[in-house]
Amino acid sequence: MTVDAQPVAEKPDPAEYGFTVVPEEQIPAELSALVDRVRSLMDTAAHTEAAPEALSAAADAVAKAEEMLRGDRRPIGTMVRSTYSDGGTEYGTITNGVSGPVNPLAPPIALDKDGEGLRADFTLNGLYEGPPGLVHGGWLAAVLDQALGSAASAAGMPGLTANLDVDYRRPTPLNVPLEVRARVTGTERRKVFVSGEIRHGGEVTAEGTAIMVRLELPE
Ligand SMILES: CCCCCCCCCC(=O)SCCNC(=O)CCNC(=O)[C@H](O)C(C)(C)COP(=O)(O)OP(=O)(O)OC[C@H]1O[C@@H](n2cnc3c(N)ncnc32)[C@H](O)[C@@H]1OP(=O)(O)O
Repeated sequence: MTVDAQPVAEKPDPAEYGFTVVPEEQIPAELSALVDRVRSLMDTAAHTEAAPEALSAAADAVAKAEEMLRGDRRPIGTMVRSTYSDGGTEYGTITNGVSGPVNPLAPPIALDKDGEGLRADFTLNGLYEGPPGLVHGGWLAAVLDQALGSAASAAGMPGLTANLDVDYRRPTPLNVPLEVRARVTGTERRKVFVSGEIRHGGEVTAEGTAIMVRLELPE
C-alpha cells in the first residue's frame, strides 16, 4: 500500500468553516447533569413494570420538564471542541450519536489517545439490546465506526466513512465493562485505512476495518 497521505499540520477548526464550536469545558454542569438524568430515565422507562397510574403520572411529569426546556434549541451541526489527555484537540458534533456529550442516546464513550491510537472503556445497558442479554450488532458497528473515524481524525486526517466492515467474533454482553481500541493502519491518497476492536474481559467480541476518505476543505 502506498503511504502518501500526510496528516494535516494543524487540525482544521470548524469555526473557520462557519460551524458553531462549543468548548467542552463550557458545557454547563447543569446540562451534563440533565443529560445523565435523561439517560437514566430512558433506561428506567424501557424496563419499568410500574402500574398504569404511575406511568401516567410519570409521563405528565416528563411532559412538564420538556415544556420547561423547549424554548431555546441548539442548531443541528453544532460542534464541540474537546481535549485529549496529551493536550491534542478534537472536534465532533456535540450531539454525535455515539460520543456526543449532550446526547442522552450516546452511551457515552470518551475516546482518548493510548499511544498507537485511541481507546475507551464503556458499558452498554439494556437500551442497546439486540438478542436477549446481548448488545445489538448495529450498535457495535456504530461504536467501531466512531472509534475508527476518531482514530483517523486524531492522527490529523479527519474524514467520512466510505466503507466499514465488521466481524462479530463472540456475543457481546450488556452491562459489563467493554473496551474499544482503534488505530490508523495506512493511507493512500485521500483514503485512510483504520482498524479496531471491541473487547470484553480481554477477548475480542467484534472487530472492524474501515476506509475513511479525508475531507476536502476549501482554501
Ligand atoms: C470530525 C472528527 C471526528 C470524526 C468521527 C466520525 C465518526 C463517524 C463517521 C461517520 O459515521 S461518517 C458518516 C457516514 N459516511 C458518509 O455519510 C459518507 C458518504 N459518502 C460520501 O460522502 C462520499 O462517497 C465520500 C466522501 C466517502 C467519497 O466521495 P468523494 O467524491 O469525496 O471521493 P471519491 O469518490 O473521489 O473517492 C476518493 C477515494 O476513496 C475511494 N472510495 C470512495 N468510496 C469508497 C468505498 N465505498 N469503498 C472503498 N473506497 C472508496 C475512491 O475509490 C477514491 O480512491 P482513490 O484515491 O484510490 O481513487
